[in-house]
Amino acid sequence: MSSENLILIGMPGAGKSTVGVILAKRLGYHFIDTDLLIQAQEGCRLQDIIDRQGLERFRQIEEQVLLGLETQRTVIATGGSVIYSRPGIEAIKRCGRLVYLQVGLAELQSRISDMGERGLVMGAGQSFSDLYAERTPLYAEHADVFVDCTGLNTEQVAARIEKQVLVGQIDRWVDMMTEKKND
Ligand SMILES: Nc1ncnc2c1ncn2[C@@H]1O[C@H](COP(=O)(O)OP(=O)(O)OP(=O)(O)O)[C@@H](O)[C@H]1O
Ligand SMILES: O=C(O)C1=C[C@@H](O)[C@@H](O)[C@H](O)C1
Ligand SMILES: [Mg+2]
Repeated sequence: MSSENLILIGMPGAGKSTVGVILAKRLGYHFIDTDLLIQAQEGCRLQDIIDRQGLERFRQIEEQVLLGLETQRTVIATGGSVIYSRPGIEAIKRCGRLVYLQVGLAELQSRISDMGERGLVMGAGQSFSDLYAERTPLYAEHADVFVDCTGLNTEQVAARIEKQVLVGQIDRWVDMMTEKKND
């Protein structure tokens, strides 16, 4: 495994925080969760920031935290809303590989029981399935690695990420060597 960071992206409930820490242990990497960085910086829960200061301010704070990331050999669990910030996405792309945890809508809904307390960046009148439809193409646009998590437990998802990242690295190395040979 190289020294670059692995950044987990995907819908709320996809398992970025839960799987992230398991993956970090498997790889011997550090682990950070940008949601926890925001909470530590602001001294309150995400939902409190949204309730008191609004969605727009929450997004600004999240973007600023993404722009300030300086880590190596780290699994980074992001919030599901990072996808809305172009500068934020560019910043995390510079940090490492974006790993998209793909989970179907029904499975996500069954996992999320605390929708009103989770601090979701959701417009008034928007349903969770609207959010799913809006965001799915955005995650896919920016992902380097796509991980189908259907039917897998957290340990199995972590193992699948590790394998796919490794295969991706070998593929990139082979491409590089082939290009060199053809020069
Ligand atoms: N592969 C899995 N199988 C079953 N349950 C899972 C799986 N991954 C995560 N969960 C459960 O789903 C819930 C949400 O997981 P988690 O908080 O890690 O999601 P998240 O992607 O970090 O969401 P958010 O964007 O809101 O931070 C947790 O209760 C977790 O235990
Ligand atoms: O997907 C979302 O809209 C969010 C998910 C959380 O992890 C937090 O990042 C935040 O509360 C927004
Ligand atoms: Mg999380």
